[in-house]
Amino acid sequence: MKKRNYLFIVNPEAGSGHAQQVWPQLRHWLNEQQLLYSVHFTQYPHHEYQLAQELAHYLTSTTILVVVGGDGTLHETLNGLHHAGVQVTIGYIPCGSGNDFARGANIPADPLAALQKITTTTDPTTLDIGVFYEKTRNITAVFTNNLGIGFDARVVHQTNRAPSKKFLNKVRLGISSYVLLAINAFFRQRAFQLTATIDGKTQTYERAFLVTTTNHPYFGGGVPIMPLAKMNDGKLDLVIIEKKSTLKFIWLFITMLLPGHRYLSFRNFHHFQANQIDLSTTSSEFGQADGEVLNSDPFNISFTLSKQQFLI
Ligand SMILES: Nc1ncnc2c1ncn2[C@@H]1O[C@H](COP(=O)(O)OP(=O)(O)OP(=O)(O)O)[C@@H](O)[C@H]1O
Repeated sequence: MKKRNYLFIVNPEAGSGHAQQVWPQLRHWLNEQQLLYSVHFTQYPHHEYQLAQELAHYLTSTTILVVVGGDGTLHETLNGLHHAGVQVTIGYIPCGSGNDFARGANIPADPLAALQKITTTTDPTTLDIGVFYEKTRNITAVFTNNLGIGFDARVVHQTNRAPSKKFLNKVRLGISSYVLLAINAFFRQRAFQLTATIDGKTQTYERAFLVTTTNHPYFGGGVPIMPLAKMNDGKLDLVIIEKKSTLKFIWLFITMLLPGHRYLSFRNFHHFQANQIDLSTTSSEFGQADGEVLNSDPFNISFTLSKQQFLI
């Protein structure tokens, strides 16, 4: 194996400072192993997008770009590379609060174990990543986890805006603030009309509430929205949950948190696997991609798949 050159992008704020805390441990191990590396710390939100674009000029065949942060840091980095038009093998060390990508890709939750795996694995694994084109705003971007429209996206908007999030995370009460915000979002979100064209077949849902195009089973920090989704099957999974009554929706959501995946057979739960998905809404809805906020206009969005190599 040729000597690798590891380029690290570290978001010190990820996981409410977790990435900053673990970096010295990772650095110690890199030095001990005498590995060749350089490190770039993000300094402000979305800086990793810009860093990835700048670093794109310095990538060689022996470079591994290692992202240390949460799902948002990985999302922004991959989009920076995508928009720069470059391909590089990625390593990912989960240090966020949700870490759904790591869960979906079976990456160790322990940052040092994840680093050891990256540096000792010889052959990269090719995984699917989602690509979306939002026609109203003329945006093309990639996502590793999911793109949500409706309820889950409203929760993300409210969570990211909440001034208390960081403090509550620090005192380990983040989960309670999350639950309160989710309840608040639930009562504010209205059912909306969604038109979905799935591999050429069009259908309209009058009472869509949560619409997620996903690449792997998890969203929202470990909730198995689609346990059948696989990151290497060359397909995207689309989940549409309709809200026909408040009680039915709440019951479905509760069964999502319980073993057995009973919700998969509920009548207000729709699941599709496809290569090409088009979605449109007539109303302005909240959107999120990998936990990063999208504007809340009516959606007119197309999805396809791309591939990315990871050391996992
Ligand atoms: N130095 C920084 N200061 C503040 N925010 C930053 C900084 N660097 C990056 N960010 C932003 O922090 C946001 C959150 O990062 P990320 O999603 O990785 O962590 P998280 O929210 O703790 O984890 P997860 O998404 O897994 O729950 C991203 O939008 C990212 O652009």
